[in-house]
Amino acid sequence: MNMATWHWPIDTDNYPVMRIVTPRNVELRGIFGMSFAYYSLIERLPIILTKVIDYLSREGSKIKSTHNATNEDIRNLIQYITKLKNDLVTNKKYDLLTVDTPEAKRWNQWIGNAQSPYYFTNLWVFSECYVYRRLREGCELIKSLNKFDPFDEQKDKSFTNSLEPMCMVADKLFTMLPLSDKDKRKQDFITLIKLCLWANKCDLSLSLGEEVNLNAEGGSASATIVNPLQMIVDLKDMVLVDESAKICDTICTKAENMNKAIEAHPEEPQEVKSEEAQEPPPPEQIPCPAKMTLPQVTTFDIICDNAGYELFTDLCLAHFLIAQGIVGRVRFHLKSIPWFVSDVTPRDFRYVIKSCADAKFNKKIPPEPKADAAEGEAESEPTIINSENLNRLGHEWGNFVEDGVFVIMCDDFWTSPHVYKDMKKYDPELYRKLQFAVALLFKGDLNYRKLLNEMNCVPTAGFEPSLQGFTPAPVIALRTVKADTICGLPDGKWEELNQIDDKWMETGNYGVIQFCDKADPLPGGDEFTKL
Ligand SMILES: O=P(O)(O)OC[C@@]1(O)O[C@H](CO)[C@@H](O)[C@@H]1O
Repeated sequence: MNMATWHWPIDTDNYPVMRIVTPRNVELRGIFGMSFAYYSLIERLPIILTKVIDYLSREGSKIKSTHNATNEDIRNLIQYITKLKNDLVTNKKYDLLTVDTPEAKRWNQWIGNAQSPYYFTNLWVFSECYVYRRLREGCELIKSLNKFDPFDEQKDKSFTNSLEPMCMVADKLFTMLPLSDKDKRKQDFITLIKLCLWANKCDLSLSLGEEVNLNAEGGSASATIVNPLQMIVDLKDMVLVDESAKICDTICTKAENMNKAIEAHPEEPQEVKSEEAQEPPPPEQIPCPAKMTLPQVTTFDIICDNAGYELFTDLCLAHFLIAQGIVGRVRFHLKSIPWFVSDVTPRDFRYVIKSCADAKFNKKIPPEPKADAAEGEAESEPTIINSENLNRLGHEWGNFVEDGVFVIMCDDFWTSPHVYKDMKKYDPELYRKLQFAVALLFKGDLNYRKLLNEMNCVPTAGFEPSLQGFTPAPVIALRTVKADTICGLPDGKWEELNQIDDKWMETGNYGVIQFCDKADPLPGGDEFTKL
């Protein structure tokens, strides 16, 4: 058996795999044995599935009582996931979904159209998304477990583990909310962008569900708590591309112009209700109907990634944008089903807001003893970290949701296997909705891979050309690097980093803040789109 080791064994006997890295300008697939795609499919995803099986066995009684399920229901789900895992590790052909919903039928079409519908030969992103979709189907097929989230416990725990840094950030945020002059506003905006970037280290899929906190190298937990604001300073050199200043300037100017245009056009058709939508739309489906040419309010969109601390920082940024009057509404695009372990679902969104409101945290940190303290010199005061401000934020965010200032959206496209250049083709309505945003903030590594079309770009390729025409509105990417694709690096940087550590792209220790300010014109909204 030919398994000689790279960083991991490469089994060329039993898998259609080559002992090479992903070639440049080629899509990521499990067939490249020296790529993170192969390693993820052969090692990481099976472990994630095994952990779900363990969770069902270990917490069966609790899950049964929460969901009113029977022993048989739990057994059936375990059986379903066990088969899925076996199919994955033996590189079987994808099964079609068997649930009878329009969304499942669409999946079956995509599976049917796939050139090579096998886990290792198809695009890595397709196979990964397919596994999470199948995991969901396992729950859908068992009536009592239809609402079961296999990752809820891990997500909730990771929130609780991050209480201390959240309290620190909440205290800081309250100094950023009062209206401020342009320079301070820009500095604060940049700080929040960087907080949001580094929060993307807290990803339970990379850590295989193990506890993560901010301090950890490569994602595992460690005992000392780092102040996230200090972390921004300490990790300055780990940001490989930093377009945060341009992002602030462009968004503030564009939003200001949009605000003026909206004020100047009170007669413009407001969000025209579609025929059937006489009732107020449910919060998850705020439409931008076909006839609408101007948004009702200037809107900023966040395409969220992970729940817990990462979502908390997204909410902080959103709150800042509202409080500074930059935009009047923030739309949060979430996943409608459990996804890549820690991605935010509507349940997680509500959980984080409520848990911020209810958190109880209090800690007194004694001052460091000064080595050179003069005799009789008064000791410095202890530092108090508590959850008072975090609680206030939780309450305010709850009100924002109720008042429609924060809007939850859950389009199925986000849990489809498609890359973003294909959004126009597969979900033109979502593309159109995104066009109404002043900018779109894409969080995290999976979004980044989909933005770059799951392509191993030339690392020096520009961000805008790498998007290959996906420009519904200006695109911001905040991503800690956890997969082997990247663009926009200065000449020689990729080679330099590879010399230092040839696994640097799999650790989440480096980050990028990238921006493309190009945007398609809104149909019929010329005046507005020239802004
Ligand atoms: O999107 P996120 O949470 O930043 O990262 C998702 C992730 O953990 O999943 C993929 C592998 O499964 C990698 O691309 C990446 O490491």
